Order: sequence, then structure tokens, then C-alpha cells
Amino acid sequence: MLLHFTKMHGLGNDFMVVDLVTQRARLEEAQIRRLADRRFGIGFDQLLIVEPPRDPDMDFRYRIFNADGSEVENCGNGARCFARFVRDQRLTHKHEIHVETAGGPLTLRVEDDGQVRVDMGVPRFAPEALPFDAAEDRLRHALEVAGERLEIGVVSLGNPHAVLRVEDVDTAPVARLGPAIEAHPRFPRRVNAGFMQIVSPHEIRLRVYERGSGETLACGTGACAAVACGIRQGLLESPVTVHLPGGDLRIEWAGGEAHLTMTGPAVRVFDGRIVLS
Ligand SMILES: N[C@H](CCC[C@H](N)C(=O)O)C(=O)O
Repeated sequence: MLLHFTKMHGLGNDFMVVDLVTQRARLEEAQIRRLADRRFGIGFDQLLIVEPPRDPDMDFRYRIFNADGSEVENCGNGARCFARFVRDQRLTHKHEIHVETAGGPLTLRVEDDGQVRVDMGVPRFAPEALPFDAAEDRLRHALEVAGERLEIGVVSLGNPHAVLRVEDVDTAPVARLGPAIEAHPRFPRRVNAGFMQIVSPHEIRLRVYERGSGETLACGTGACAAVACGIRQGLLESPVTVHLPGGDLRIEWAGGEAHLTMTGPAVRVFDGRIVLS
């Protein structure tokens, strides 16, 4: 069958976006992995699916699959592209779009300047929210990884994140420690690993080794996770500019039970069609 899709990115974190409101398709895990391949397929970090909502109060259901085919709870850069896509495709004319995800509800707002602002909900630090195997909620947890004892922050934005503070992201051992943290047995559903360099109370540099996709040029939920951990540890103050290899995001969070928001770009690259075997 023929499937129409749109290739998009948020700061170089790239997506295949598929409208399953006006199309019908069933994508199996093996097909997703093949489509994600940058030589044998289309190539993407995540596949984003637009579906009709299950909850009548929501506008859409937003499903996310990593390049390894795993379905996950949230994708921040993807949420901004989702908002641009559903408006460009005239699936909605709203400026404020309510979507349901496996990680909870998101509110997406397309700003007049073309940036998209996402209400990411409340960051959850309790280990069971990730899940993470720990006796109690702490500001920092000790984690034995690859023969080293790391001090990490843990937080859920619907999806799980471990945040490690480093002196310099350019020399951070992302390729070595990223996979070891991602697959650490204390994270039963694996984890995204963020490497955060603090530039000032309102500015960080960040690299993220993403669960199911490897290091990406940007990670929206990873930026939210790093800022939430930094603010909670008293190292950062809202708003925070996050410098990722692919560009900058603005994160705002007043702490506690306040909702955290992320603002950044969403870019449409090309439309395509593919014959699914
Ligand atoms: N790899 C993530 C999903 C995509 C997150 C990232 N692309 C973002 O922008 O938040 C996970 O397995 O939870």
C-alpha cells in the first residue's frame, strides 16, 4: 500500500510524520526499523503518528516510535513538529492543540513567530515514575556504570531521563557512557542519558544519548529533564537556554507542581510517499 509521509526536524532531531487520521496503515516494529535506516530506508530518529483522539476532550492522539521500533511515551522536539504538521495538513485550524500521548496530555501552542511552545506537564522525580530502581527519591543517585561511580539526577517527562553533570560536553564520554546508562539494569524500561554542562544559572550546554535512537542532535524532553534536575538541585534558575548540538531551546519551570514549558522551532523538510510491502 502507498503511504504518504512528511520528513520534519526539531533542531536536527529528525522525524518521519504520518497522518493516520486520513490514511489507514499498520506499521510493524520490523517495518519501522527498516524505515528508520538511513541507507535502506527513509532515515529518522523517531516516527511520529497522528491519530484521532481516544479522549473526546483531546484533538489528536500522538504516538512516538524510536528508530529501534520501540514505542515510547513522549518526544518534545516531535511535539513541536506534530503541531506544525497538523496545522499545515489542515487537520486543525487551532493555535492551541491538545494531544494525548502514552506519557500523558500535552498542550501545543503555535506562536505568531512560528516557534512552538509546548506545555510538557509536571516533571516527576520519584524513581517509580521512570521507572528507576532506588529506595527513595533523592536529588542525586549514585549509579555504578562501566566501573565508574556516577552521580545522576533522574526525572520523568512521561519518558525516563538520567542527567549527568559534566565539565565540558565537547569532551564528555557520551559514546562510552551513553549506551551503558541507557541499558543499565536499574532502568527496567531503559533510559535517555543527558550530559549537562552548566554555563550559568540561565544557560546550559547539553548532549543526549537517546533511548532507542543513540546520540541525536537535539532532544526536547532531554532538555526539559536537564533543566528540571538543575533547577531542583539549585544550580539553575528559570528561564534556561539549552544549547544542543542542533540548536537552542528555551525551557521555563517555576518548580514543584508547576508545569514546565519548552519553546523552539519545527521545520518541514519534504513530503514523500512510500510503498509498504
Ligand atoms: N528517545 C526518547 C523518545 C524521543 C525523545 C526526543 N527525541 C525528544 O525530543 O524528546 C525515549 O525513548 O524516551
